[in-house]
Amino acid sequence: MERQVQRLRQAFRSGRSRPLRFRQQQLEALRRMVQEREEDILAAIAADLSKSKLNAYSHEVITILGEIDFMLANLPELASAKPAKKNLLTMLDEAYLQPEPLGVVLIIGAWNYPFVLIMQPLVGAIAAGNAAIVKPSELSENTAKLLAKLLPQYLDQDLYAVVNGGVAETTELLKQRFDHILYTGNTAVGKIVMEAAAKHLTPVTLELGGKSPCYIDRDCDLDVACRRITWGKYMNCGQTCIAPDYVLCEASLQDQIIQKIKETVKEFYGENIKESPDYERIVNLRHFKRLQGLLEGQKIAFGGETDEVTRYIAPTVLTDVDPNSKVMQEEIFGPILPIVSVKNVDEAISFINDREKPLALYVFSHNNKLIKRVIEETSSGGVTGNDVIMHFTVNSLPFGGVGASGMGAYHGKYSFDTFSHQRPCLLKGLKGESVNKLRYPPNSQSKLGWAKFLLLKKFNRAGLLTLLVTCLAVVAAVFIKEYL
Ligand SMILES: NC(=O)c1ccc[n+]([C@@H]2O[C@H](COP(=O)([O-])OP(=O)(O)OC[C@H]3O[C@@H](n4cnc5c(N)ncnc54)[C@H](O)[C@@H]3O)[C@@H](O)[C@H]2O)c1
Ligand SMILES: CCCCCCCCCCCCCCCC=O
Repeated sequence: MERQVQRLRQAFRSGRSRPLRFRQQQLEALRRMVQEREEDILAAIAADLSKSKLNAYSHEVITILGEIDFMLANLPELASAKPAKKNLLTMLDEAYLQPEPLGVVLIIGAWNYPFVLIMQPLVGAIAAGNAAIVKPSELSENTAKLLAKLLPQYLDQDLYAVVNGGVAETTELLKQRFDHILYTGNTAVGKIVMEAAAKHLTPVTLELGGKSPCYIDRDCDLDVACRRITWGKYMNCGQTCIAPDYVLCEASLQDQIIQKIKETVKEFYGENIKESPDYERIVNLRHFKRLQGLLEGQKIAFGGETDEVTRYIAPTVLTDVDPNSKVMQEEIFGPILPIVSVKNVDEAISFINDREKPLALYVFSHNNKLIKRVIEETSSGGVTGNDVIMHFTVNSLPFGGVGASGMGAYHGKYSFDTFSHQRPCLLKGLKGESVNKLRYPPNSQSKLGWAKFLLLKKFNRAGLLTLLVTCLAVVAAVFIKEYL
């Protein structure tokens, strides 16, 4: 492991990953990989998550092609130096922010969207000019193996590497020194990653999970709300980090919501859900049993059927759920939707604020003011109003958590920034010592007066004009003294 990181570091130090043309070539190669090996990619995702190839494409491949296209279209602008505002002391100098790559970065992915969660950060890391090691989840082993086979065929092998394995391999990997780690997965392991990173003072982006609430207001089109919630909750069999975890609503809405979700489930997956190509399975037996445990003692409004052999759990809704029950204590990450009744929006807001900050928050209402109020009075990684999941798809919005749901963010420009250091640069000439004398010892009351004027003074319009004239006079004086 140590040698592998060393090899990447050497390649990074050679400077090869920095030129824009090189980054573009690597991103183009990545796009070629996705296009040429589409069938293999879809087959691997399908095998890992019992997913149809159509869904594998729309849940994962589309996102990556979009992300690569975005980076290729915007790379010159993203990587360019951005001029910075100057003060009166530096007005003749050049001040700018120069994005620079961080070095060798580590990307650890989770199993539930095994292609996206490795590839999307990798696109950002390459675009920003880094070397990268990716560590796919061992739980999605088909995608993990395929990535280990394909990436070296398309990317520069000295700069980009895949490490496969489980806890032992990841633990070993985390002993190495990286310049950034982006980890996606559960909160407990997030803490392990952060602790390991701290030993090297390595910054981290932690893409974690949590219980994302979904408040449905009385003033709402319930048909539309329930259709959208059904889509986002049961997609990938509920194994989506930003799936609506539970519904909060007034008790009087509960029966209608149950009925409408039930009808939508039938509309989406047919009479025999097990036969539907659009309904996935639970990733492994451990998670299957965990989810079965969450059903115990609950009032099942519909669904609840399970089959251990195929790890099938039906789309399920629970009613009158006690906020203290187990299903409300941990992220569900499966096709189980508890409905918890609250008296009104105030109680919904308190309910959300009494818990850890979630990764996503959803509010459904005709009343925009109510939506804005819920946003204003709560906190979450991201928000979608009157829909679910969709903020993930907007790559001009940063994607990430807050508090217990994570730190840092990525997607689009934010991926580029996550894997870059915005280096502040101030370039001065070697002339102008007459002004610089103001800051050299010995200090004096008059020098301090000038320093206050140049660095602290705020100007109104008239003041600005006076200042402009003064500045011109100073510049002229300096010019005459230094250059003539
Ligand atoms: N915020 C996001 O973008 C996002 C996306 C997907 C999943 N998630 C969250 O991830 C969780 C589900 O993922 P998971 O954790 O089950 O995935 P997982 O089991 O695939 O683990 C994630 C990664 O951590 C590694 N890992 C596991 N144990 C480790 C250890 N002891 N030390 C070091 N590394 C270790 C795994 O090898 C894997 O690469 C949910 O909470 C979900 O909400 C978040
Ligand atoms: C024709 C259908 C287009 C559908 C576009 C919607 C895509 C949603 C992708 C959702 C991916 C969510 C990944 C979340 C990562 C966390 O688990």
